[in-house]
Amino acid sequence: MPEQTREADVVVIGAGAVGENAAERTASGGLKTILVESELVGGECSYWACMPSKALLRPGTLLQAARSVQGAAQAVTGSLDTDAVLARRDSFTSNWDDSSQVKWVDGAGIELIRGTAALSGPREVTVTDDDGTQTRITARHAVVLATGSVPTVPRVDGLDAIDFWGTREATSAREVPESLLVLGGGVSGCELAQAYARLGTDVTLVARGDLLAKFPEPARRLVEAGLRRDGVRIRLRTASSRADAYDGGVTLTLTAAGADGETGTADTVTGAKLLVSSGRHPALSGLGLEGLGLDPKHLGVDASGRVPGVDGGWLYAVGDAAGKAQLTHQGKYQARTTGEAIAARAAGELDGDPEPWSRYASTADDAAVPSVVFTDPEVAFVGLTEAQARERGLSISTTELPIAVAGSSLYADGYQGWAQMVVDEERKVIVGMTLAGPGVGELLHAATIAVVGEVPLDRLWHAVPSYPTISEVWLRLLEKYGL
Ligand SMILES: Cc1cc2nc3c(=O)[nH]c(=O)nc-3n(C[C@H](O)[C@H](O)[C@H](O)COP(=O)(O)OP(=O)(O)OC[C@H]3O[C@@H](n4cnc5c(N)ncnc54)[C@H](O)[C@@H]3O)c2cc1C
Ligand SMILES: NC(=O)c1ccc[n+]([C@@H]2O[C@H](COP(=O)([O-])OP(=O)(O)OC[C@H]3O[C@@H](n4cnc5c(N)ncnc54)[C@H](O)[C@@H]3O)[C@@H](O)[C@H]2O)c1
Repeated sequence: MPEQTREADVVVIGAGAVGENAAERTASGGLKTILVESELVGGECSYWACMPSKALLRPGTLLQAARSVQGAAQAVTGSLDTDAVLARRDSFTSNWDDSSQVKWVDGAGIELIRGTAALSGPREVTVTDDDGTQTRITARHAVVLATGSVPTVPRVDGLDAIDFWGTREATSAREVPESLLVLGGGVSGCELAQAYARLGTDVTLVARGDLLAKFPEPARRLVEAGLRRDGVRIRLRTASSRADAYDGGVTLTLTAAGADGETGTADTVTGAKLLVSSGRHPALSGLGLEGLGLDPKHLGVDASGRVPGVDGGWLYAVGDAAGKAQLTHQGKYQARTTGEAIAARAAGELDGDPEPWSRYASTADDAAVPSVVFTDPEVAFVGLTEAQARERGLSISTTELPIAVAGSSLYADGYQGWAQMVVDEERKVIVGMTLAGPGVGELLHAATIAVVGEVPLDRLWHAVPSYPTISEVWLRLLEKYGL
């Protein structure tokens, strides 16, 4: 097999959004950086996840927003134009062409090598390209794993014989199926169920537990009602025991749990397509981690993204690969802190562990991760849930209320929303916030600032929300809390 050898200061494996950001930080820190990618530069988020899924959802959300305001509702009498929705989605994925991202990589002074990378020794990466040519790269300072995640396929009898969709196929589909079974009631399942329902697909969503199980119940119920309003049939607390090909489509055999938790009777549902959206796990197999004495199932990283147990501390992991939050923005944050930590260590400016909240530590990963579920209504969440806060031994109070302020009633006729604030009673600061309702995703950053900034409630009381915005829910929460 032909082989070349190269040297660099840093090798980043995986050019998703996260790998790109890590490479940009090490390159701008003066380190010669090689970025390796086996598929498209830009990764999952750009081509098969965030961007196409949000592009599929946005037209339906906008149409519903117009329909929920008298005066505008009369002007929108048609339905979504499916071809136009798909064409707009295609423009957001650049038709699955990564040339503009490659240009960005070049402009950032990063060298791109296409191929599949694996660790072949300490500080050594071997890249195999499509022709079988191998490039062995020695990394003087660091190797960063930014390899993302892969779908976790559930154990359902018969599934391996079915040509089912994963989220990649659902976000890149060229046609809208007549009917769709969605297996998994997490974020992807809920978002894609609604996107397809609004494009005219007859959707059945099967969840083994509740929808969006980690969120508080009133928020979940609002999303459930939104999906049902769009015609999605929802089967909660239902196990899928078997999948069979049926008349060009798929049949799932389901068993609902009885009210008393006992197994109920089995029935079947059918669909032209089956979307399996049952979670993802870090893409760490085949990377040669075992050869370094590491367990790819339990990598673990410190606050600077460094993998423990590696002599010389040259191995890092960021983004989905690191096994923390599977969110683009949080992965990019880790990439920034890790990239800066690598550059600082190489320059002798950082020794040992970084200080929490310094630019070399992703401290917010621990208790201040924001996320938005882009269903309609949306769920926006940051920090700790009530249960997580209690598990950490915090003495907390919760304040919750429906979102019913002048701004929300102007936003949509019959606006329905819900908000919850979790307060650490010892420090009198907000440690968690959930907002549910149309348009609340854009309110989340205020909550993130309050949590990260540990803003005392008696000071937060002076942050006056503009009238009449939905943000007045902050005032109502603080008043209900007792301020
Ligand atoms: C349907 C869906 C919707 C989502 N929506 C959102 C959203 O709205 N907001 C949000 O924040 N998050 C969202 N996410 C999560 C988000 O997509 C991920 O958190 C994000 O893509 C992770 O980025 P990453 O760079 O770590 O990994 P990836 O984007 O997966 O990039 C990893 C890259 O590494 C490459 N690679 C892997 N192994 C190798 C190897 N051995 N050699 C060379 N290259 C390799 C891969 O080809 C890939 O390009 C969504 C996920 C899904 C599935
Ligand atoms: N808006 C966003 O930020 C966004 C959107 C989509 C995905 N994502 C991220 O991508 C990741 C993957 O999304 P996802 O929805 O696949 O994962 P998820 O972990 O959010 O949900 C997976 C769901 O599948 C269910 N499940 C697992 N095994 C099952 C089985 N055998 N039968 C039935 N259900 C089963 C789980 O109970 C869970 O409800 C998530 O971590 C999420 O953070 C983010």
